[in-house]
Amino acid sequence: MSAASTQGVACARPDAATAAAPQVVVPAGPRLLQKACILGAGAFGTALAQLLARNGVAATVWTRSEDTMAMINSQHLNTPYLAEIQLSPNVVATTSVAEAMEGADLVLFAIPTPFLREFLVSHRDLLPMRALLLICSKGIENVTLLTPFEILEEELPGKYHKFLACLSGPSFAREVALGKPTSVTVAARDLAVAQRVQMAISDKNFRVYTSNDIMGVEVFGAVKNVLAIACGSSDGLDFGLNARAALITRGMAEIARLAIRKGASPLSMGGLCGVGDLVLTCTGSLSRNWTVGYRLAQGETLGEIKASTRQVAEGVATAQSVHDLAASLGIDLPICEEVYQVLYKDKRVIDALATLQGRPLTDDLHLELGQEGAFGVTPAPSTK
Ligand SMILES: NC(=O)C1=CN([C@@H]2O[C@H](COP(=O)(O)OP(=O)(O)OC[C@H]3O[C@@H](n4cnc5c(N)ncnc54)[C@H](O)[C@@H]3O)[C@@H](O)[C@H]2O)C=CC1
Ligand SMILES: O=C(CO)COP(=O)(O)O
Repeated sequence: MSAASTQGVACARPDAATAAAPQVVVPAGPRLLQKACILGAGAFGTALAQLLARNGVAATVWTRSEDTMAMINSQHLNTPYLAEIQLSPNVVATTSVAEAMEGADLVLFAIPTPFLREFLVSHRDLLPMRALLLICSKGIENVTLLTPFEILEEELPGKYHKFLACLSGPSFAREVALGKPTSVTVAARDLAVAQRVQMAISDKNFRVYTSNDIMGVEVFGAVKNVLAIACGSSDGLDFGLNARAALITRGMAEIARLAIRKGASPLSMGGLCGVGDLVLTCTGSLSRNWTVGYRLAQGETLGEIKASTRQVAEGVATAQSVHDLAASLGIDLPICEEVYQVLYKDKRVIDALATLQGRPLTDDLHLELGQEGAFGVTPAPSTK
C-alpha cells in the first residue's frame, strides 16, 4: 500500500473494514528487573511480590515475623494476609533487611505509613544505590502531616531522591495476587523515572499509567481511605445506594479541596489514583477501611475492631491527620470531620450521618477555591 493510500485509510471511520490495524504495544513486563526487594509482608507487599515473581523476577520480601518467613519459604503461602493464594516459588521471605535489599534493582515500600519513618531511620544505610524506590503506602503521617513521599524525602539522603516514585490506584491486594486485571498510577518528579517503573512492573494484567503529580496521587490515595470508612458506615446502617453515591461524590469534592490546597493538580481527580481508587475503596467489601466503617455502624467499637485483625486500615490514623490538616489550612471537610468525630470523639455513626444530612444547602460544585471555580477552572461569564 502506498504512503498516500495509507493516509487515506487512517482518515476512514475506525470501524471501517479497511481501517489500519491499531498499534499493539505489549507491556515490557518486569523482564528489566533481576531482583526486587519488597519491604513489608502484609497483603499488598505479598501481592506485589507475587506479581513480580510471576514474571520471573526474584522477589525477596522482608518481614518482621519468623512465622511469616517460614510459611512463605516452606509452604509458599501467607495465610493471614492472602488466604488460600499459592505464591510463586520466586517469592522468598527473609527477616534480614540487608539480605532483602542486597542487589535489588527495585525496592518497594509496603509498610503502613505510621511505621515508615521508624523503618527508614533504622535501615536507610542498607538501601542499594541506583535502585528504583517505589512507595506503595497510602496515608498521611500523624503530627507531621506528611505523605509517604515527603517522609522518604525527609529521611533519605539526597542521592536517593531522584530514584523515588509512588504507586497508587484501585488495587485490592487479593486481586493483584490473583492476577486479575488491575490498573494503577505511578508518579515521580521526573516522568522518566515513573516510566522506568512503568516498564519494569507492568504486565498484561497489571497496567501502570504515569504521572508527575505526586501530591495528587498521595493525597487522593490517603483521603479516600477516610471516605471509605464513611461509606462503610452508611452501608452498615443500610442507608442505601443513593447515600453512598452522594458520599463518594461529595467526598471527592473534599479531597479536591485539600489536594489542590496542597499543590496537587485537579486533573488527578479524574485518574486511577483519584476517582478510580475512591470508587473501589468506597464500594468494595474487600476494603479494610470500608469494613471498619461497616462494623462501627453495626455497633462494634474501634478497639474491638482493631483487636480482631492484624491488618491495618490506614484511614483510621489518616482521619486524625486530615482533621489536623483541615484545621491548620482552614478548609471545611465535613465528611472527613464526621469520620474523625466517630473514631476519636465517640460520636455515634447515626448522629454523624444525621449531621451531614442537616448541613446548610449549598451548590454542588462549590469547592471553595477562592476566585477560581470548581476544579480550578474559572467559570465562563454568565450570558443572562
Ligand atoms: N492491601 C491492599 O489492598 C492495599 C494496601 N495498600 C497500602 O499498602 C500499605 C501496606 O498495607 P498492607 O500490605 O495491606 O498491610 P497489611 O495490613 O496487610 O499488613 C500490615 C503490615 O504492616 C507490618 N507492620 C506492622 N507493624 C509494623 C511496624 N511497626 N514496622 C514495620 N512493619 C509493620 C506488618 O508486619 C504487615 O506486613 C498500606 O499503606 C496500605 O494502605 C495500597 C494498596 C492496596
Ligand atoms: O488501597 C486499597 C485499594 O486500592 C486498599 O484499600 P483498603 O486498605 O481499604 O483495603
